[in-house]
Amino acid sequence: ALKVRPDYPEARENFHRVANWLVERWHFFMLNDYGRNRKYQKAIQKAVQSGRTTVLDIGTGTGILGMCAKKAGAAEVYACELSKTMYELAGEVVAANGMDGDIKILHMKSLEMEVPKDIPQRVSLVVTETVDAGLFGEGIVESLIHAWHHLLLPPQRGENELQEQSVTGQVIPAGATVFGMAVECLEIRRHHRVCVSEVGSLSVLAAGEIRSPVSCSSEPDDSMEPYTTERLSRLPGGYKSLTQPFTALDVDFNNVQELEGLTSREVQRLRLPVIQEGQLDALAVWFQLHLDEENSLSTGPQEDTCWEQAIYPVHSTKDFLLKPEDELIVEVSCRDAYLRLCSVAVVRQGREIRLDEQLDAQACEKHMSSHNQEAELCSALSCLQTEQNPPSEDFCVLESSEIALLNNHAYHQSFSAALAKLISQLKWQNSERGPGADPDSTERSDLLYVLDVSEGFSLLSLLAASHGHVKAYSSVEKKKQQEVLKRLADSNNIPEEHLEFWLNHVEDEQGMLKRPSREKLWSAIMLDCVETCGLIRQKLMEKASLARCLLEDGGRVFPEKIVVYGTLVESDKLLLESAVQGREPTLGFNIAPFINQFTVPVHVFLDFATLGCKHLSQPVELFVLDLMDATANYTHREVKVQATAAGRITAVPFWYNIYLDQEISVSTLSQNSHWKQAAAVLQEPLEVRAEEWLRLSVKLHKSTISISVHR
Ligand SMILES: CCc1ccncc1CNCCCCSC[C@H]1O[C@@H](n2ccc3c(N)ncnc32)[C@H](O)[C@@H]1O
Repeated sequence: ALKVRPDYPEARENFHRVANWLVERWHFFMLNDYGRNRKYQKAIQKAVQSGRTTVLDIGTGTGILGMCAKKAGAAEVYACELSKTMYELAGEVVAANGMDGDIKILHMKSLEMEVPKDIPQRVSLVVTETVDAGLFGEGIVESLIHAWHHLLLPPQRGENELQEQSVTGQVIPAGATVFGMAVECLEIRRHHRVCVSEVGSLSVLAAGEIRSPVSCSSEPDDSMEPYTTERLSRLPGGYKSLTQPFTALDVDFNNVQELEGLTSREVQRLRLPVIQEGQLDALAVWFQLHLDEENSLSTGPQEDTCWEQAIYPVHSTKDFLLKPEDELIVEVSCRDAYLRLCSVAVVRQGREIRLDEQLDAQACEKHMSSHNQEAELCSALSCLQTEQNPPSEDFCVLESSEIALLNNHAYHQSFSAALAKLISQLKWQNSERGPGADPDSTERSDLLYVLDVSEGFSLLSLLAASHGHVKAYSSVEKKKQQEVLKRLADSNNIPEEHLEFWLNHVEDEQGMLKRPSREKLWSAIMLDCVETCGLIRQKLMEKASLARCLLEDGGRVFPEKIVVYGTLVESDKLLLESAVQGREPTLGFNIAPFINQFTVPVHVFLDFATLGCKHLSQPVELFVLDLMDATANYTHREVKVQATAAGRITAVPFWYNIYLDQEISVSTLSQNSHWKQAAAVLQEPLEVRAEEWLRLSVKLHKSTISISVHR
C-alpha cells in the first residue's frame, strides 16, 4: 500500500506498528557503533590476509560483515539470514555497494546449510554476531557446532602435529568471557516482586506468591524465560553493585569439543564476597566478545555502549539484605543452551542460608544477633533448615509490567480516592431519589455497578468493591489471576457476591460492555488508556464512547480526561537508536538508506528520566483527550513553543497526565510509575536558537500520535 500511496495515513500507521518487530531496534545502534564495526573489520581483514579467503557470514542482517570480507579480498563470500525482511534488505544493500555478483546470500538458517547443496565446499572463515544480551540467546553455540561439522574446514590442531591441509577453519568471534555481578536495584525489584503490602485501601498480603515470567528455576517450562534484559546504565534510580564483577563462563568458539561439552558441563558453584550492604535484587550479566587475539567488544554496563545486559531477578519472596562479611553462592549452568545464573544461598558466619527457603532469613539473623548465649544457641538451632520445605509451586505469574503496576502505590491511591468520591456522590444521589425510584426492588437501587475493562491484571475492580454497596465486574480472565483476586476479596472482607468476572460469561467483546441486568446501567466504567510502552491504547476513544452510553445518570468513565505533555530535546542517543546516521559509522558502506526505511516516527519504552538529553524547551501541553465528552475532541492541534536554549531538536518525548476526575490525576512520568515514555523522533534534526518560537503540529489518528516541528 505504501508503495502505491506513500502518504496513505492508515498504511503508514500500520507499517510503523509492524516495522518495530520486522526489524529489531538494535540494528540501528549496532550499525551506528563505528567502534564495533571497525573491530569486526580489522579481525576479518587479518583473517583473510592470513589466507582464509572463503567466508560464510552467519546471520548477515544488512550484509555489513560479508561486505567487509569481500572488501578485504576474500575470493568467495557466502551469507545466510533467516529473517526474510533482512534477507531482502541485505540483497539490496549488497547490490547498492556493487557486490551483488560477489556475495551469495541465502535465505535460510545456517543449520539447514550443507556442502555442496548450498555452498560448493567448506569455508575457511565463519563470521557471525548472532548473540543477544545473554550471549547464547540467538543460538550461536548450536550454529557453530553445526558449522564446524558441516561448513568449516577443520580447525588448527596443536602446533606440533602434522598439518596436512594448508588452510584451517576459523570463527570470528574467537570466543567470549561472560561476567556477572549481584546488584541492588529498585527498578528491577518493582518489576519482578510485589514490594507493597497494600494497594490503595486493600491489603495484598493474602495474594500468595506473585512472580514475573523470568525464572531460572530447575524445570524450565516454555512460559518462563531464563533472563530479561535491561540497560543498567539507563535504569531510573540506578543500581548498586553488591559484589565485584565475577567471571561466570569462558567459551572458545574455535573448539568444537568445548562447545559440545557446554550443555553437559556440570553446574558451577561460585562463592562471591559481598562488597557492600544492600538488598539482593538480581544478577546482572554481560560479556566480552573476543573477535580475535587483539579485538574484543564489551556489552558491560560501565561502558557507555548501547547494549543491554541480561538480568536474572531474585525470586525469594522475602527481601534479603546482604552484608559485607557475607558470601553469595551463585550457580552457573548452560543446560539447554541458555546461560542460567541463580543466586542459591548466602554464607553468613559460616552458616549457609538458602535463598529459596520460605522462613524469613532475617528473623534468624535477628535471633542470632541477640547477646544472650543461651537464647542464641536455641534460636540458632530453630533457624537451621529442618526439612527442605518445597518452594510453594502455586505462585501466580504476572507480566513484569503488571507487577510494576501493583507496586505503583500512587496510581492505586488516586484511583481509590476518585472512586470513593464518585460512590459517595451516587449513594447520596440514589438516597435522594429514595427507594421508590426503582420500582422492582430496593436491593437493586442501593447497589452500584462498576466495571473494570483494563487489559491484563488489574485490582481496580477490588478497589471499587472495597467501598461497600458496590458490585464490581473484573475483566481478569486467567484462572490463577482470578484466584488472586478472590483471595484478596476474602482477606479484605469483600463479599464474594460483590466481585464478578465478566469475561467468564461474555462470549464476545460487544457483550463485555452489556448491562449487568436488564435495565440497570453502570455507575462507573474503568479503562486503562496508556500502554506500558508509552502509547495511547488502540481504540481508546471508541471504547470510551461505547462506555458513556452505558452509564447511569451521574455515572462516570475513569479516567475522564487525558492531557498529553511534550518537550523539545536534543538527544544523540535517541538518534542512534532510531536511524543509521550516514555512511561513516558503517565503514563507508552505503547501508543507511536501506535500513532507515524501517525507522519509526515514535520511539517507545523510553526511560525519559534517564535519557540524558539536552532540554530545549519547557514541557508544553500538546493535546487533550476528553473521555466524557466526545464533542470536545479534535484530531489535530497546533502548539507554539519557545526554545529555551540553542541546540539541535532531534525528538519530542511525550507523556500523560491522566485525570481520574477534575482534581485527581496521575502522571505517567511520575517516579514510581509503571509506564515508560514515548518520543516522536524527527526525520531531520532542527537547529534552533535560544528564544526562537516553533510550531508543533500534533495529530491523533486511531490512537496514534504524530508530532512534527516547524519554524
Ligand atoms: C555485541 C553484540 C550484541 C550484544 C548484545 N546485544 C546485541 C548485540 C548485537 N548483535 C545483535 C544481533 C542479534 C541478532 S542475530 C543477527 C541476525 O542473524 C539472524 N540469525 C540469527 C541466527 C541465525 C542463523 N543460525 N542462521 C541465519 N541467520 C541467523 C537474525 O535473524 C538476525 O537478523
